[in-house]
This record gives sequence, structure tokens and C-alpha cells, in this order.
Amino acid sequence: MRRPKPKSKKFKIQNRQAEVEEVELLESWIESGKPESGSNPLSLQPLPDKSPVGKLSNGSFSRYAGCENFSQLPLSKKTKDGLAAAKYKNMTDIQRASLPHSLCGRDILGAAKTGSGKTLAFVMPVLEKLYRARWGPEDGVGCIIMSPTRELASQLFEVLKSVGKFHGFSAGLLIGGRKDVDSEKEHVNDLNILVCTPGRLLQHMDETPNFDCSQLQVLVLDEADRILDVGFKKALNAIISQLPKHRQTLLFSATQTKSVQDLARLSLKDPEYLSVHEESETATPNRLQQTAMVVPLEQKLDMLWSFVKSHLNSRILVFLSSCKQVKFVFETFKKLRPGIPLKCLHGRMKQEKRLGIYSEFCEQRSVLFSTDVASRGLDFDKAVDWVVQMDCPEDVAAYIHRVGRTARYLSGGRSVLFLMPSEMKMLNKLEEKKIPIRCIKANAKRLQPVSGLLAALLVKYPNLQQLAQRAFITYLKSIHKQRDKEVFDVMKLPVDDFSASLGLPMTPKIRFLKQKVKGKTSEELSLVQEHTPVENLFEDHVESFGTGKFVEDKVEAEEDKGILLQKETQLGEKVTEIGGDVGLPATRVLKKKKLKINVHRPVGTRVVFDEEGNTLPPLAKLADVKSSSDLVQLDKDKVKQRFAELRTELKMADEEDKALDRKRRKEKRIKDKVKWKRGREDEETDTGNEEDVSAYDREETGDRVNKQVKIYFDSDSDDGERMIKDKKGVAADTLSLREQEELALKLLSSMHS
Ligand SMILES: Nc1ncnc2c1ncn2[C@@H]1O[C@H](COP(=O)(O)OP(=O)(O)OP(=O)(O)O)[C@@H](O)[C@H]1O
Repeated sequence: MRRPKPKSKKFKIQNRQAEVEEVELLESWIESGKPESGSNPLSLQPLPDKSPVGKLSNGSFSRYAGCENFSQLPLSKKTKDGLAAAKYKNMTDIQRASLPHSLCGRDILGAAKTGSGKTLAFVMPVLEKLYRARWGPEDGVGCIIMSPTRELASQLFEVLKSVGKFHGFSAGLLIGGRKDVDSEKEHVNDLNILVCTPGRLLQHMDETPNFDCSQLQVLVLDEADRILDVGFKKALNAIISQLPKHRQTLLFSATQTKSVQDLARLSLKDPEYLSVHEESETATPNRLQQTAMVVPLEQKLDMLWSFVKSHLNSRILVFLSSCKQVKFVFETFKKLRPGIPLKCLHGRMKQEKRLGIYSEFCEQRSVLFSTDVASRGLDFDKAVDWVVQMDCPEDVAAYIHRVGRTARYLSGGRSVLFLMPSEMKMLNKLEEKKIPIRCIKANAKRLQPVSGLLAALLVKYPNLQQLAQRAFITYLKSIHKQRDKEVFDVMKLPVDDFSASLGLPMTPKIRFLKQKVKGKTSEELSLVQEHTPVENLFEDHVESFGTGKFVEDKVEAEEDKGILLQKETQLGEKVTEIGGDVGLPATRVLKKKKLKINVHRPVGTRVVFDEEGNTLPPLAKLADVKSSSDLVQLDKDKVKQRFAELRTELKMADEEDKALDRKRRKEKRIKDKVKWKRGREDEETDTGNEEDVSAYDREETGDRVNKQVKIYFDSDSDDGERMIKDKKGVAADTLSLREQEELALKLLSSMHS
């Protein structure tokens, strides 16, 4: 391969001259187009002539305020080329609103719906600012872009690389979980742009010799409200204290902070608050169809399983509240082989694995079980079809970010939120924040119970039992720790039913809850929340939410073939598509599929499963039937029987333990008594030998011994002999008969005299 000819010196000088001229031109454009402080560029859109150089009617705003596409902005050729190469042409709302300001160097508080292009809105000003400042390798760190999660930081880094590929800046990704921190330390001082998470940046600030950010030009916080949240408070304060105050600061989020305290911490200078969708009817993307369902805690897994089985051709993102739950659901569902690849993502995974899973989910149609680590900012390459919130989000902001993983930019998407009866207040909160959500009900007939299968799995795989116990405890803890007590009440949870739904033979001990209820048993607890069937709950709910915003879709159960009951017209999807035959009860599915097996199955064919339990083509369908049939055939009776056996075994073991404990206590009591008796005898004969008495004995028996001694003297106080002993200090028993007679005579003579 021929190597490209090195550029001549003359070419380089010419090129540099052209750059200098371009920068001067850009600066003059920007200077002439600077908007007045406090102006709102949105109020002027669209401009009458849409000309990038046209004067505004009142002459007070940026002349770039009405631009529609990037070519109209005063951008360097390198940035324009980068944008063109990445096929970005027209600006989105937030880009149109913020770029005229941010390019002029003003501080920005940008808010816009999820998936609306906020990333470009801060990447471009970063490139332009450094370009116009003629930033070079020797100038060091010129810009820091911070994100709350590692995956998001990696994604931002990719966008920066693609749009800035014609620029000569050096950029680095600094995120935790990477082992090569030492090599990072060697190079970090040569980087111009850092894309990082707060923790790793602080680590470099603390540990890397000569790490210097004193020349910083731009600081960007993506998902700013999250980074300014308590979780990052200490790290962020420490970082900010090491940054120069004179800099440009850009904050972006779909749920932007307006807290004066937050802004003061960042020492923003007269920031421009740009909330482009504030006037919008909804706080979420228009193409997003949002639904909610009432699902009792003990039916959540059944519902999730049924949902996954009835959406085998979709890309589904499922949010759960803790790592332990993610692990449990992933591991058990994987063994049940739903017929679609399964993946999981949580903070306890190794970084390489996390990034691998993230990119696999971008490429492959699958179900990803995740904690909130995937809830913010991630822009999965191929559209996510469904976002399922198995556990209620902690607040409205968390809801907005979670559902925002679908329906991004121009694509559509759907979401479903499982709400327990005790969490219904969340719907009011969503409504208050302009989130249009429709209540739908589950098709109870299509529900595929999974707890029996889970119980069988737990018997077969003891490690799953541990996972289940941990998932159980952490879920309750997560509810207990939630700040919004109006929505989350751990006391209302049917704990025993929940435990059984995970396949556990007995409810694990819940220490923190026991303290809270002070002696209430778990049965009593479950009584707090009466068991109500889904349908009834839904009807209750419709009464209280029948204001028009929440629409109930009453569809005859007979008409529906899927797990979700929805009208065909409203979701633009055929009902059969939602459910298909996969939504049918297991036995009917088997009957149908068995027919197919008989026809198509080549004799002696092996069925191969991959690591995640997915069947490999061309026998995927066949194997699905086999796998599910295997499990269904795990003989429900057998499972029940084993379940009962396990219960009796545990009960017997419990009884044995109790008996042993009783015996031990009895023995100890006897031992103590014997010791105490001995102690008393010793006291009576020789009170001086205290060293033989243990501290415990002294504590427990000391008082009693003293009392006895005291009583002994009290009761014998009328005893003449004792009186004599007391007075003389000599025991009367020890005197001889002659001595006694002498003593008596002395006494008599003294009485007469
Ligand atoms: N001007 C544009 N033209 C075409 N596509 C764009 C444009 N700007 C952004 N996009 C695309 O829109 C999608 C969403 O963009 P981005 O990730 O920046 O959204 P966001 O507002 O930051 O979302 P979130 O709030 O979830 O972080 C991306 O796939 C991006 O490539």
C-alpha cells in the first residue's frame, strides 16, 4: 500500500495562515452576533428571512438565532466537515436555541426532552472554543466534559471523536473500572479534552503528579442535575475547587436543575436558561407511547415473563431497582430460556463487561435487564422498542430518563410501568409533570405464572436460592430507603407472597423490617395490604383517575390475544402482534408447537443453546418448545411435592434447633444453680476465697448471698449465744465448761453490784 505523501512545509504554512484568517473571521462574526444578556432567542423564532446575516426586527438578539442548519452558523470548516461526515445537517430545537449563545462563550443551563440532541449542543462549542483559542498540545487540559456514568462518558467520547475528527485536539476518556490507571497518569497531562466521570477525574487530581487544569476554558456537565445531586456532592466540590473560576460552564439535562445553590457552587456567570420544551404539552417525547399497569408485587415476575414471551421480536430494556434483582431475574430467566437473548447490566460488573454488554445490546435484538446505570443519556444505536419499568422509579425525573431510552430523535417507542397498588400515587405525580400515561390492564388469561418454575430452579441450583434471598432483602430495603414515603411504603408489601413468587420455600428473615414493626409478624404485615386481583385494582384506579388524561382501554378479554389489553387503533399495532401465540397458556402453546415438531423435526437433530440460553438457528423455535416444555414438564406435581418436602424438612430442622436450645439453656440453669449453692456454702465457711467465683457468678449470685447472710444474722439476733459472740468477738461454742461457769458467775456478780 502506498503511504500518503507528507505535506510540504509551504503547504503547512499556507494552511496555518488560512486557519488564522478563519479564526479572525469567526471571532468577528461571533462578536457581531452576540445576543444581549438575558435575551431569549426562542421568542424570536423563526426569523422573518431566516438569513444567518439578517438583522433581527428589534436588533437586540443574535443574528444566528433563527438559523435552521449548521452551515448557517459561524463554525470552523473542520467542525462543519465533521458534522457533514456524521450526516448532521439540520439543527434540533435545543441546538438552535443554545448554539448562538454557547458559541459566544456564555454560560448555559440547557433543558430539552430526552433524545433531542443535547450532546451536539455542547460538543460543538467545546471544539469551537478551543479552535478559536488556537489550543495546542502544549496548552494542556482545555475542556472537561463530565458524565455521571461510565457508559454515557464512553458514548460522549464517541460523539466527540466523530464530530471533531478533523480537528487536531487530543482527547481522552477517563472512567473508573479501568486497570490501566498508571498509563493514564502518564498521558493525562498531554490531553486537551477530558471526557470523564467525577470519581476518576478526582483520582487524577489527587494522584497524578503535575496534573494541571488551571488553563481550563470550558466545563461541561451532562446530566447536570444528577452530577449536582448528593451522590456526587463531595467529589464535585473537590473538583470545582481545583478549577479556575474564569471559564465557560455548560449544563445540560432533560430534567435541569434551577437550584440557586447548585448554580452558586459552579459560580456561573449570568447563565442563559434555555428550556426549549417548557411550553410543550408533554415533558416526554411526542412519539413515546406510555402505559402503566397495576401489578401486585407477587405477580411482577409472572407479568415480566409473560411480557418477554409475548414480545420475542422486540428490543426490550427492563429497569429493576437493585443489582441483586437484576442478577436474579437474569439468571433465572436465562435458565427458563424465553427464546430471545438476555443480557444484564449493573454497577457491580467489571467495566469491560459493562461496555461489551452495552454495545451488544446496541447491535442485537435482545432483552437487557438493568439498574438505573442505563437510565440516563444512553443512546442505543438501534432503537429500543420497549422500556419496561418493573420497579417504580424513585421520582418523576428518574421516570423521564428511563423512558427516554426509547423514542429518541425521530423514532418512536413504547414504555410500560408496573405499579403496585400501594404506589398508585406515582400516577398523580407523573400527571402533574405533564407526562401522558395511559392505564392498561393485564390480560389475566394470558398471564404465564412463573413462580412454580422458579421454585424448581431454586431446588436444582442452590446458588439461585441465595440470589433469590438477596434479591428479596435488597428489594425491601430499596423500598424502605426511598425518600418519597407517599409512594413507597414497605409496610404495605405482601412479603410472604413476594418471597414465594421468587420461588423461595420460606420467607427470609427481615431484620430491619422487624425493628420497624416491633414484633409484627410477616403475616400481619401482609394483612396490611389486602390481596386484590389485578382487575379490581384497575377498576378502583380508573375511578380515581378518570379525569380524561388517563384513558382506560376496555377491550373485551375474548378479543385480545396478548398480555396487554390495548385497542388496535390507539397503539397502531395489531393485538395479535402484541401477544401472538406466545401469549397462550403453556399447555395450548405446547399442543400447537408439538404439531410443528412432528412435521419439521429432523430425526436425531441436536438442539444447541448459547451462553445466554438462546437457541441457535435453525432450530430455535423447536428448541424453545423443547425448553419450555421441559420446564413445564418438570412436573408441577413433582415441584409441589418437593416444595412440601422442603418445607417439612425445614420445619423439622427448626424444631430440632429449638429443642437443642432448650436443653442447653436448662443445663446452663442447673450449672448456675450448683455454682450459686457452692458459692453460698463457701460464703458461710470462708468468705475470703473470692477468686474462685467467676464474675458472672458474682454478679448473679452476689446479692442473694449477701441477703442470705444478712437474713441469717437478723433471724438469729435473739440467740443469746450469738449475742455473746458478737460482743466478745469469740465464739461461745469454743469455751470450756469451766470457763462458761466462770463467765456466768462474773455476770451474776456484776448484776448484783
Ligand atoms: N442535528 C441532528 N440531526 C440528526 N440527528 C441528530 C441531531 N442531533 C442529535 N441527533 C441524534 O439524536 C439522537 C439523540 O441525541 P442525544 O443523545 O444527544 O440526545 P440527548 O438530548 O442528549 O438525550 P438524553 O437526554 O437522553 O441524554 C442521537 O442518535 C443523535 O445522533
